[in-house]
Amino acid sequence: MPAKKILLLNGPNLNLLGTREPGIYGTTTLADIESAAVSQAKAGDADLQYFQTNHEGQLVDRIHQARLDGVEAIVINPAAFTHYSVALRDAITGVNIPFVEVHISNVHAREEFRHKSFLSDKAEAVICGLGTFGYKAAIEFCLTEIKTRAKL
Ligand SMILES: O=C(O)[C@]1(O)C=C(c2cccc(Sc3ccccc3)c2)[C@@H](O)[C@H](O)C1
Repeated sequence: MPAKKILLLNGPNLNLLGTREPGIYGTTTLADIESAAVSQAKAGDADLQYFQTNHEGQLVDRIHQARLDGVEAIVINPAAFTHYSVALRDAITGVNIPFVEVHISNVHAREEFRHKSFLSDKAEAVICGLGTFGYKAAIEFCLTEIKTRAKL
């Protein structure tokens, strides 16, 4: 049975996690999140790859590659791209891979412009305000969804 494949994507500025604005984004670094995600996926018999970029086109290209790689689920924190990127919406809906949208902060309790997402209506689930635990919850959800689909 081929291993289940999950892709973890993080958008712009998330490479700075843990270094600034700990009151909003906590002190956990992106490397910590990625390492924990790999371990969590492995425990669920899945392979998890991760990618972070500050460039919209690179994120679009990585999503295209996910289709070619046979990725079965995507966990994505689009960061600022959430609020304006039609290109990202078109890419992630175009590859037809189920995805979970994660935000560390509760975007609905922040500035008005952060309340709009160009992805949420297409997501299997949206998790926000749980801090970095949101990534763990999203990965657990994906593991369960992949197993459920495999039984159909
Ligand atoms: O809460 C999130 O995870 C979010 O997706 C993440 C965001 C985010 C991600 C990284 C950095 C920053 S702002 C920042 C810049 C430099 C250092 C620390 C924070 C915002 C926001 O753009 C989004 O509106 C919300």
